[in-house]
Amino acid sequence: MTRDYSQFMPSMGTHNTPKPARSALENLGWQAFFASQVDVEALAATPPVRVTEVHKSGANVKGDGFDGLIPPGLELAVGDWLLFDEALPTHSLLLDRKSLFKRRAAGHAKHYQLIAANVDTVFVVTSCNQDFNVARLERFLALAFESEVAPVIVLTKADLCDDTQPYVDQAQAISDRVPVIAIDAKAGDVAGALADWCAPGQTIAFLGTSGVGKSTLVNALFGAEKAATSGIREDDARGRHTTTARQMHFTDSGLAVLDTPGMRELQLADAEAGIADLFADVVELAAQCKFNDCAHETEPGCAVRAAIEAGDLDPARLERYRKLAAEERHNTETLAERRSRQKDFGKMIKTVTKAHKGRKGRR
Ligand SMILES: Nc1nc2c(ncn2[C@@H]2O[C@H](COP(=O)(O)OP(=O)(O)OP(=O)(O)O)[C@@H](O)[C@H]2O)c(=O)[nH]1
Ligand SMILES: [Zn+2]
Repeated sequence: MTRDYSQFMPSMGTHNTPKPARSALENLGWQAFFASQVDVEALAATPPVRVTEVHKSGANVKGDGFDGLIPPGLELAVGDWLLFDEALPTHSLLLDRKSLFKRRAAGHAKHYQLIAANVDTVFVVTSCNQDFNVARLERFLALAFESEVAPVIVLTKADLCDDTQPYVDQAQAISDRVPVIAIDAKAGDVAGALADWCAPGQTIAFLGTSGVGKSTLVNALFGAEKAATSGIREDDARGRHTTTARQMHFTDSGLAVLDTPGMRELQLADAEAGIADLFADVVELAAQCKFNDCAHETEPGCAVRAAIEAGDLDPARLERYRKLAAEERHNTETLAERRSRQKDFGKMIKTVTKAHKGRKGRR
């Protein structure tokens, strides 16, 4: 019998093998998705850096033992990964994004304001009280799906509610792709409850209306790192706390937490795909309707109405889907209309100018 001595040698034993230390890059959120875009030579010549802050005078980036600034010129979002060109920082190469929260810049045809990139999970937060609203949750979830970020619903203030189950049930019924968690954000084990999505190297963000407990959750995740979190918010002159810049903060364990004011101003436009993802069941049914343009009202061969009659689809869900899709169309079209109005105005100016020049020429 050959005796295996390895168990007596901690460094060789299979049980006691210490996990390889996480690299500085991994602690900044570097993942296989980004690594697969870079070859070894590029990695050595232009080290990867992550955009941790975006402001008017440029972007702060962090890499392995590196903290730098990129002057304005590149269109960057907090969370972006770049291959940093030390000689010409604005020539740094942007790596493909895993996900992107963006919103249309007002009045611009195809110009987007980039809010946050490469977020892995977004916690859609609401509380177990009058703030709870399925339609509002669906709005945030559609935005998450559109941005290709995995959403998780967090129901806070569980401690102020006699029975959280009805809230959990309603939230759970929205989509089987979205986990639901009820918690006391103030005194509960927040890190434990959110652990599945908060492993080192992950990037998270929060969505939700004011007062539902987003900062409370963030503070709980930072735990003992109180000093670090106090930098997240600053009191303005009136004593209200306000979020300062578009920033990303890291816990000691290597969890990246996004704190960007833009997350509050996300609007539901250009989110058709996100809505279709969220309401995949309704979309699938609609595809089975006899008529392509079925309004699911009185048409014969309507699979949607049939599902409602069979008790397989909640008519309230169909109604919310319609409203959300209409809101999205409205927002998207309104901007498109504004665009064509601007074009018409531009054309008018050109015509007037031409006519004017023509007149001058004739003189
Ligand atoms: N009892 C209880 N109070 C909570 C809970 N979550 C948040 N609160 C309280 O609710 C209030 C608002 O919480 P915040 O964390 O500031 O909410 P927010 O979503 O960050 O709000 P904005 O900064 O306005 O977006 C604070 O007084 C919190 O202490 C909870 O689970 N239980
Ligand atoms: Zn139909």
